[in-house]
Amino acid sequence: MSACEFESLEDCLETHLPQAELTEVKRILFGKETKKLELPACAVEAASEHDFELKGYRFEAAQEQLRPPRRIRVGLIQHRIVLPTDAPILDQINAMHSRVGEMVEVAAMCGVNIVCFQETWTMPFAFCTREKEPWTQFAESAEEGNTTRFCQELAKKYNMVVVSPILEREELHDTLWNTAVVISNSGNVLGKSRKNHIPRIGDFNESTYYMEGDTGHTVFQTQFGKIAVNICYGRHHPLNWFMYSMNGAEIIFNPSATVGALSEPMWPIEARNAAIANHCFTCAINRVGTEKFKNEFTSGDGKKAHHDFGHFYGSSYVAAPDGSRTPGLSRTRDGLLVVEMDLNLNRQISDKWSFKMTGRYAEYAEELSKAVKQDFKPNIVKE
Ligand SMILES: NC(=O)NCCC(=O)O
Repeated sequence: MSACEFESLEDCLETHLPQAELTEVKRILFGKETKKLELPACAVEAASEHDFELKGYRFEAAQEQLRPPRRIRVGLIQHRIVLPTDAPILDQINAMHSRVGEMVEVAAMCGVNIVCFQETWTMPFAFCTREKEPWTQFAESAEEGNTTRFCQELAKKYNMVVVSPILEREELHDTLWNTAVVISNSGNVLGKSRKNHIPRIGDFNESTYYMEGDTGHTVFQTQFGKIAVNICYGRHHPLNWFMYSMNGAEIIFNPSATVGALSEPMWPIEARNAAIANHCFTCAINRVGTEKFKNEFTSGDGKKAHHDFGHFYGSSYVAAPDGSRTPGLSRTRDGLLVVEMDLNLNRQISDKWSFKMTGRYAEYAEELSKAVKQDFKPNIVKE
Protein backbone atom coordinates (compact mmCIF):
# COMPACT_ATOMS: atom_id res chain seq x y z
CA MET A 1 0.00 0.00 0.00
CA SER A 2 1.41 3.43 -0.91
CA ALA A 3 1.49 6.32 1.58
CA CYS A 4 -1.28 8.10 -0.31
CA GLU A 5 -3.61 5.09 -0.03
CA PHE A 6 -3.33 4.70 3.76
CA GLU A 7 -6.55 6.25 5.06
CA SER A 8 -5.69 7.06 8.68
CA LEU A 9 -3.91 5.76 11.76
CA GLU A 10 -7.15 5.83 13.74
CA ASP A 11 -9.05 3.75 11.16
CA CYS A 12 -6.23 1.22 11.13
CA LEU A 13 -6.28 0.89 14.93
CA GLU A 14 -10.10 0.59 14.98
CA THR A 15 -9.99 -2.13 12.34
CA HIS A 16 -7.26 -4.26 13.81
CA LEU A 17 -7.27 -3.94 17.60
CA PRO A 18 -9.61 -5.81 19.93
CA GLN A 19 -11.88 -3.45 21.91
CA ALA A 20 -10.12 -3.73 25.30
CA GLU A 21 -6.67 -3.06 23.82
CA LEU A 22 -8.07 -0.34 21.58
CA THR A 23 -9.37 1.61 24.59
CA GLU A 24 -5.98 1.47 26.30
CA VAL A 25 -4.04 2.29 23.13
CA LYS A 26 -6.29 5.29 22.51
CA ARG A 27 -5.96 6.47 26.11
CA ILE A 28 -2.17 6.37 25.87
CA LEU A 29 -1.93 7.77 22.35
CA PHE A 30 -4.67 10.40 22.39
CA GLY A 31 -5.39 11.18 26.06
CA LYS A 32 -8.82 11.59 27.62
CA GLU A 33 -11.41 10.51 25.06
CA THR A 34 -13.00 13.32 23.08
CA LYS A 35 -16.71 12.64 22.84
CA LYS A 36 -18.36 12.52 19.42
CA LEU A 37 -20.42 15.61 18.63
CA GLU A 38 -23.93 15.02 17.29
CA LEU A 39 -24.15 16.84 13.98
CA PRO A 40 -27.41 17.73 12.22
CA ALA A 41 -28.67 15.25 9.64
CA CYS A 42 -28.81 17.96 6.97
CA ALA A 43 -25.05 18.57 7.46
CA VAL A 44 -24.23 14.86 7.27
CA GLU A 45 -26.30 14.57 4.09
CA ALA A 46 -24.73 17.65 2.50
CA ALA A 47 -21.19 16.43 3.28
CA SER A 48 -21.95 13.08 1.72
CA GLU A 49 -23.56 14.71 -1.33
CA HIS A 50 -20.50 16.96 -1.80
CA ASP A 51 -18.15 14.03 -1.15
CA PHE A 52 -16.20 15.20 1.88
CA GLU A 53 -15.59 13.74 5.30
CA LEU A 54 -17.43 15.35 8.21
CA LYS A 55 -16.40 14.61 11.78
CA GLY A 56 -17.42 16.24 15.05
CA TYR A 57 -15.92 16.06 18.56
CA ARG A 58 -16.36 17.84 21.86
CA PHE A 59 -13.86 18.80 24.59
CA GLU A 60 -15.49 19.33 27.95
CA ALA A 61 -14.45 21.45 30.93
CA ALA A 62 -15.58 21.31 34.55
CA GLN A 63 -18.54 23.46 35.55
CA GLU A 64 -17.24 26.46 37.53
CA GLN A 65 -19.12 28.39 40.22
CA LEU A 66 -18.15 31.89 39.18
CA ARG A 67 -17.78 31.68 35.41
CA PRO A 68 -20.33 30.39 32.92
CA PRO A 69 -19.03 27.91 30.32
CA ARG A 70 -17.46 29.48 27.22
CA ARG A 71 -18.46 26.89 24.64
CA ILE A 72 -17.63 27.65 21.04
CA ARG A 73 -17.22 25.61 17.86
CA VAL A 74 -14.32 25.70 15.45
CA GLY A 75 -14.28 24.26 11.94
CA LEU A 76 -11.09 23.05 10.23
CA ILE A 77 -11.25 22.60 6.46
CA GLN A 78 -8.77 20.50 4.49
CA HIS A 79 -9.04 19.98 0.74
CA ARG A 80 -7.25 19.05 -2.43
CA ILE A 81 -6.88 21.43 -5.37
CA VAL A 82 -9.90 21.31 -7.65
CA LEU A 83 -8.52 21.96 -11.15
CA PRO A 84 -5.20 20.89 -12.67
CA THR A 85 -2.30 23.24 -11.92
CA ASP A 86 -2.11 24.40 -15.55
CA ALA A 87 -5.76 25.55 -15.73
CA PRO A 88 -6.26 29.35 -16.03
CA ILE A 89 -5.49 30.99 -12.70
CA LEU A 90 -8.84 32.64 -12.20
CA ASP A 91 -10.60 29.34 -12.92
CA GLN A 92 -8.42 27.60 -10.32
CA ILE A 93 -9.18 30.26 -7.70
CA ASN A 94 -12.90 30.32 -8.46
CA ALA A 95 -13.10 26.53 -8.32
CA MET A 96 -11.45 26.58 -4.91
CA HIS A 97 -13.85 29.31 -3.70
CA SER A 98 -16.80 27.25 -4.78
CA ARG A 99 -15.48 24.04 -3.15
CA VAL A 100 -14.67 25.72 0.14
CA GLY A 101 -17.92 27.71 -0.01
CA GLU A 102 -19.94 24.50 0.03
CA MET A 103 -17.87 23.18 2.94
CA VAL A 104 -18.38 26.40 4.92
CA GLU A 105 -22.12 26.10 4.35
CA VAL A 106 -21.99 22.72 6.09
CA ALA A 107 -19.85 24.24 8.86
CA ALA A 108 -22.62 26.80 9.36
CA MET A 109 -25.22 24.01 9.64
CA CYS A 110 -23.01 22.54 12.40
CA GLY A 111 -22.98 25.82 14.35
CA VAL A 112 -19.31 26.63 13.70
CA ASN A 113 -18.24 30.02 15.09
CA ILE A 114 -14.67 30.18 13.75
CA VAL A 115 -13.54 28.46 10.57
CA CYS A 116 -9.93 28.14 9.41
CA PHE A 117 -8.71 27.04 5.98
CA GLN A 118 -5.38 25.44 5.02
CA GLU A 119 -2.21 27.38 4.14
CA THR A 120 -2.44 29.29 0.80
CA TRP A 121 -5.78 27.62 0.24
CA THR A 122 -6.59 29.27 -3.09
CA MET A 123 -3.64 27.77 -4.99
CA PRO A 124 -1.50 24.69 -5.55
CA PHE A 125 1.56 24.55 -3.29
CA ALA A 126 3.72 25.42 -6.29
CA PHE A 127 6.77 26.74 -4.45
CA CYS A 128 8.53 23.44 -5.08
CA THR A 129 8.93 24.41 -8.75
CA ARG A 130 11.07 27.51 -8.08
CA GLU A 131 9.34 29.07 -11.10
CA LYS A 132 7.88 32.50 -10.46
CA GLU A 133 5.34 32.31 -13.26
CA PRO A 134 2.47 31.81 -13.12
CA TRP A 135 2.41 31.20 -9.36
CA THR A 136 3.01 34.75 -8.17
CA GLN A 137 -0.15 35.71 -10.05
CA PHE A 138 -2.15 33.90 -7.36
CA ALA A 139 -1.14 36.61 -4.86
CA GLU A 140 -3.89 38.99 -3.74
CA SER A 141 -4.33 41.96 -1.46
CA ALA A 142 -5.18 40.87 2.08
CA GLU A 143 -7.59 43.78 2.49
CA GLU A 144 -9.11 44.23 -0.96
CA GLY A 145 -8.53 40.96 -2.85
CA ASN A 146 -11.30 38.79 -4.34
CA THR A 147 -10.64 36.03 -1.84
CA THR A 148 -11.00 38.37 1.11
CA ARG A 149 -14.22 39.77 -0.40
CA PHE A 150 -15.47 36.20 -0.80
CA CYS A 151 -14.63 35.38 2.83
CA GLN A 152 -16.25 38.59 4.07
CA GLU A 153 -19.50 37.48 2.44
CA LEU A 154 -19.22 34.07 4.13
CA ALA A 155 -18.45 35.68 7.50
CA LYS A 156 -21.49 37.96 7.33
CA LYS A 157 -23.84 35.34 5.93
CA TYR A 158 -22.99 32.74 8.57
CA ASN A 159 -22.00 35.00 11.49
CA MET A 160 -18.64 33.20 11.50
CA VAL A 161 -15.05 34.33 12.02
CA VAL A 162 -13.09 33.26 8.93
CA VAL A 163 -9.32 32.65 8.98
CA SER A 164 -8.19 32.75 5.36
CA PRO A 165 -4.51 31.98 4.68
CA ILE A 166 -3.50 33.28 1.24
CA LEU A 167 -0.49 34.33 -0.79
CA GLU A 168 -0.55 38.06 -0.13
CA ARG A 169 0.57 40.82 -2.47
CA GLU A 170 1.19 44.07 -0.64
CA GLU A 171 0.52 46.30 -3.57
CA LEU A 172 2.42 49.42 -2.50
CA HIS A 173 5.81 47.72 -2.88
CA ASP A 174 4.72 44.51 -4.62
CA THR A 175 6.06 42.53 -1.68
CA LEU A 176 4.73 39.00 -1.33
CA TRP A 177 3.92 37.36 1.99
CA ASN A 178 2.29 34.17 3.20
CA THR A 179 -0.57 35.63 5.21
CA ALA A 180 -3.60 34.57 7.20
CA VAL A 181 -6.36 37.17 6.92
CA VAL A 182 -8.64 37.20 9.95
CA ILE A 183 -12.17 38.28 9.14
CA SER A 184 -14.54 39.04 11.98
CA ASN A 185 -18.08 37.63 12.03
CA SER A 186 -19.19 41.21 11.32
CA GLY A 187 -17.52 40.83 7.90
CA ASN A 188 -14.77 43.35 8.70
CA VAL A 189 -11.12 42.46 8.20
CA LEU A 190 -9.87 42.31 11.78
CA GLY A 191 -6.23 42.03 10.73
CA LYS A 192 -3.63 39.70 9.35
CA SER A 193 -0.87 37.44 10.57
CA ARG A 194 2.11 36.81 8.27
CA LYS A 195 4.09 33.57 8.27
CA ASN A 196 7.14 34.39 10.32
CA HIS A 197 9.38 31.38 9.69
CA ILE A 198 10.05 30.40 6.07
CA PRO A 199 11.21 26.80 5.55
CA ARG A 200 14.58 25.91 4.17
CA ILE A 201 14.03 22.21 3.74
CA GLY A 202 13.28 19.78 0.91
CA ASP A 203 11.14 21.18 -1.89
CA PHE A 204 9.72 23.93 0.33
CA ASN A 205 11.48 26.66 -1.66
CA GLU A 206 9.24 29.36 -0.25
CA SER A 207 12.03 31.84 0.47
CA THR A 208 12.23 32.33 -3.33
CA TYR A 209 8.74 33.80 -3.27
CA TYR A 210 7.95 35.72 -0.10
CA MET A 211 9.44 37.37 2.93
CA GLU A 212 9.58 36.49 6.62
CA GLY A 213 6.47 38.00 8.22
CA ASP A 214 6.62 41.29 10.09
CA THR A 215 3.37 41.12 12.04
CA GLY A 216 4.87 39.77 15.28
CA HIS A 217 2.71 37.52 17.41
CA THR A 218 -0.62 39.26 17.00
CA VAL A 219 -3.67 37.92 18.80
CA PHE A 220 -7.17 38.73 17.55
CA GLN A 221 -9.96 39.34 20.02
CA THR A 222 -13.08 37.87 18.41
CA GLN A 223 -16.59 37.45 19.78
CA PHE A 224 -15.74 33.76 20.26
CA GLY A 225 -12.37 34.04 21.98
CA LYS A 226 -8.83 35.27 21.45
CA ILE A 227 -7.22 33.59 18.45
CA ALA A 228 -3.82 33.56 16.76
CA VAL A 229 -2.41 32.03 13.59
CA ASN A 230 0.97 30.25 13.53
CA ILE A 231 1.45 29.34 9.87
CA CYS A 232 2.90 25.92 8.97
CA TYR A 233 6.69 25.84 9.53
CA GLY A 234 6.21 28.02 12.62
CA ARG A 235 4.91 24.92 14.38
CA HIS A 236 8.47 23.58 14.66
CA HIS A 237 9.38 26.58 16.83
CA PRO A 238 8.15 26.18 20.41
CA LEU A 239 8.90 29.84 21.14
CA ASN A 240 6.64 30.88 18.30
CA TRP A 241 3.61 29.18 19.85
CA PHE A 242 4.74 30.50 23.21
CA MET A 243 4.77 34.13 22.07
CA TYR A 244 1.20 33.89 20.73
CA SER A 245 0.23 32.44 24.06
CA MET A 246 2.06 35.21 25.96
CA ASN A 247 -0.15 37.65 24.05
CA GLY A 248 -3.20 35.83 25.37
CA ALA A 249 -4.17 33.42 22.57
CA GLU A 250 -6.81 30.92 23.67
CA ILE A 251 -6.85 29.08 20.34
CA ILE A 252 -3.87 28.95 17.98
CA PHE A 253 -4.53 27.84 14.40
CA ASN A 254 -1.75 26.20 12.40
CA PRO A 255 -2.73 26.21 8.72
CA SER A 256 -0.17 24.05 6.94
CA ALA A 257 0.96 22.35 3.75
CA THR A 258 3.23 19.45 4.41
CA VAL A 259 4.08 16.08 2.90
CA GLY A 260 4.30 12.57 4.31
CA ALA A 261 7.90 11.73 3.60
CA LEU A 262 9.08 14.83 5.42
CA SER A 263 7.02 15.59 8.49
CA GLU A 264 4.31 13.03 9.23
CA PRO A 265 5.85 11.56 12.41
CA MET A 266 6.20 15.09 13.81
CA TRP A 267 2.68 16.22 12.87
CA PRO A 268 0.73 14.61 15.75
CA ILE A 269 3.23 15.84 18.32
CA GLU A 270 4.02 19.47 17.63
CA ALA A 271 0.66 21.22 17.79
CA ARG A 272 -0.39 18.94 20.61
CA ASN A 273 2.69 19.71 22.63
CA ALA A 274 2.06 23.41 22.05
CA ALA A 275 -1.45 23.04 23.49
CA ILE A 276 -0.02 21.36 26.59
CA ALA A 277 2.88 23.75 27.11
CA ASN A 278 0.81 26.90 26.61
CA HIS A 279 -2.51 25.97 28.27
CA CYS A 280 -4.49 26.64 25.10
CA PHE A 281 -6.22 24.87 22.20
CA THR A 282 -4.32 24.31 18.96
CA CYS A 283 -5.75 23.45 15.54
CA ALA A 284 -3.48 21.84 12.94
CA ILE A 285 -4.73 21.83 9.34
CA ASN A 286 -3.01 20.23 6.35
CA ARG A 287 -4.04 19.96 2.70
CA VAL A 288 -4.63 16.63 0.94
CA GLY A 289 -3.66 15.08 -2.37
CA THR A 290 -0.77 15.00 -4.79
CA GLU A 291 -0.36 18.10 -6.96
CA LYS A 292 1.21 17.64 -10.37
CA PHE A 293 3.15 20.32 -12.23
CA LYS A 294 3.73 20.55 -15.98
CA ASN A 295 7.46 21.26 -15.75
CA GLU A 296 9.75 18.86 -13.94
CA PHE A 297 11.82 20.11 -11.03
CA THR A 298 14.66 18.65 -9.00
CA SER A 299 15.02 18.53 -5.22
CA GLY A 300 18.75 19.23 -5.04
CA ASP A 301 19.39 15.73 -3.71
CA GLY A 302 20.87 14.05 -6.80
CA LYS A 303 17.59 12.23 -7.50
CA LYS A 304 15.75 12.41 -10.81
CA ALA A 305 13.58 15.39 -11.69
CA HIS A 306 9.88 14.87 -10.97
CA HIS A 307 6.48 16.48 -11.48
CA ASP A 308 5.02 16.42 -7.99
CA PHE A 309 5.79 17.38 -4.42
CA GLY A 310 4.65 14.12 -2.81
CA HIS A 311 1.50 13.34 -0.89
CA PHE A 312 -0.07 16.01 1.33
CA TYR A 313 -1.48 13.86 4.12
CA GLY A 314 -4.34 15.91 5.59
CA SER A 315 -4.83 14.50 9.14
CA SER A 316 -6.09 17.82 10.52
CA TYR A 317 -6.83 17.71 14.25
CA VAL A 318 -7.46 19.77 17.38
CA ALA A 319 -5.48 19.43 20.62
CA ALA A 320 -6.57 20.59 24.07
CA PRO A 321 -4.53 21.97 26.99
CA ASP A 322 -5.05 18.75 28.97
CA GLY A 323 -3.04 16.84 26.34
CA SER A 324 -6.03 15.16 24.74
CA ARG A 325 -6.71 15.46 21.04
CA THR A 326 -9.34 14.63 18.49
CA PRO A 327 -8.77 11.89 15.96
CA GLY A 328 -7.45 13.30 12.71
CA LEU A 329 -9.35 13.79 9.49
CA SER A 330 -8.53 11.45 6.62
CA ARG A 331 -5.07 11.35 5.01
CA THR A 332 -6.66 11.33 1.56
CA ARG A 333 -10.07 13.04 1.49
CA ASP A 334 -11.37 16.56 1.70
CA GLY A 335 -12.84 17.11 5.12
CA LEU A 336 -14.45 19.34 7.71
CA LEU A 337 -13.62 18.80 11.37
CA VAL A 338 -16.11 20.44 13.75
CA VAL A 339 -14.91 20.73 17.33
CA GLU A 340 -16.75 22.13 20.32
CA MET A 341 -14.54 23.37 23.12
CA ASP A 342 -15.13 25.10 26.42
CA LEU A 343 -12.43 27.75 26.64
CA ASN A 344 -12.67 27.59 30.45
CA LEU A 345 -10.52 24.45 30.16
CA ASN A 346 -7.46 26.63 29.49
CA ARG A 347 -7.49 28.25 32.93
CA GLN A 348 -8.53 25.01 34.64
CA ILE A 349 -5.47 23.23 33.25
CA SER A 350 -3.27 26.23 33.92
CA ASP A 351 -4.37 26.16 37.59
CA LYS A 352 -3.65 22.42 37.72
CA TRP A 353 -0.26 22.24 35.99
CA SER A 354 0.90 25.87 36.19
CA PHE A 355 3.41 25.65 33.35
CA LYS A 356 3.05 29.30 32.50
CA MET A 357 3.07 30.40 36.12
CA THR A 358 6.20 28.40 36.90
CA GLY A 359 8.12 29.33 33.72
CA ARG A 360 11.26 31.32 34.59
CA TYR A 361 10.75 33.83 31.81
CA ALA A 362 12.85 36.67 33.20
CA GLU A 363 15.78 34.27 33.57
CA TYR A 364 15.33 32.79 30.11
CA ALA A 365 15.05 36.28 28.65
CA GLU A 366 18.25 37.40 30.35
CA GLU A 367 20.21 34.31 29.27
CA LEU A 368 18.74 34.39 25.78
CA SER A 369 19.63 38.03 25.29
CA LYS A 370 23.26 37.04 26.02
CA ALA A 371 23.11 33.87 23.88
CA VAL A 372 22.15 35.78 20.73
CA LYS A 373 25.16 38.12 20.97
CA GLN A 374 28.25 37.54 18.80
CA ASP A 375 30.57 37.39 21.83
CA PHE A 376 28.41 34.79 23.66
CA LYS A 377 30.33 32.25 25.75
CA PRO A 378 28.20 29.13 26.48
CA ASN A 379 27.86 28.37 30.19
CA ILE A 380 29.71 25.04 30.31
CA VAL A 381 31.66 23.82 33.32
CA LYS A 382 34.70 21.70 32.46
CA GLU A 383 36.88 19.64 34.71
N1 LIG B 1 4.45 24.97 4.28
C1 LIG B 1 5.55 24.76 5.00
O1 LIG B 1 6.06 25.67 5.63
N2 LIG B 1 6.06 23.52 4.97
C2 LIG B 1 7.35 23.22 5.50
C3 LIG B 1 7.47 21.81 5.87
C4 LIG B 1 6.88 21.49 7.19
O2 LIG B 1 6.89 22.36 8.07
O3 LIG B 1 6.41 20.39 7.39
